[in-house]
Amino acid sequence: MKVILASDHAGIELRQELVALLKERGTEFQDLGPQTRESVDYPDFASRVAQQVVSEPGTLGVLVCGTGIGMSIVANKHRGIRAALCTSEFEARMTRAHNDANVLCLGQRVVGAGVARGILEAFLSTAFEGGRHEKRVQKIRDVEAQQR
Ligand SMILES: O=C(CO)[C@H](O)[C@H](O)[C@H](O)COP(=O)(O)O
Repeated sequence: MKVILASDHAGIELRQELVALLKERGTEFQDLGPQTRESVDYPDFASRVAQQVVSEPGTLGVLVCGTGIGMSIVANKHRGIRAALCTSEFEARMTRAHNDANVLCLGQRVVGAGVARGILEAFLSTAFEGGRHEKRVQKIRDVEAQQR
């Protein structure tokens, strides 16, 4: 499993915390920045992660901004991305198990580091259940296919 991460300026500290967790668990990752606290625009970083996740099937994305909302809005504009904004481990488990989410969005101004670590751990350690959920995820793809 490989994880692609990025944040905006409002998510740097939490992103660094999540990078530490990935190192501890020996998970391969690529950190797309930013490296400085200069104000940046979340759509740029959300799109970089989304494009990479789409181009490398099986990879998972992690995006952090102040609320996680802007990142999730942008990521979900990309075909093939199912981005989930999570504030709890339960949501993270469910969105992997039922939605086959491939991008996790978090808000540094919303969740603390300990909660965020638990959310990421749940996201990475839960597999898509398939079964009845497969046809529902296929319907998401069908909706995407109807868009220009
Ligand atoms: O979701 C967001 C925007 O919809 C994020 O929280 C951004 O990080 C936030 O807007 C950044 O705000 P700032 O006042 O420019 O730090």
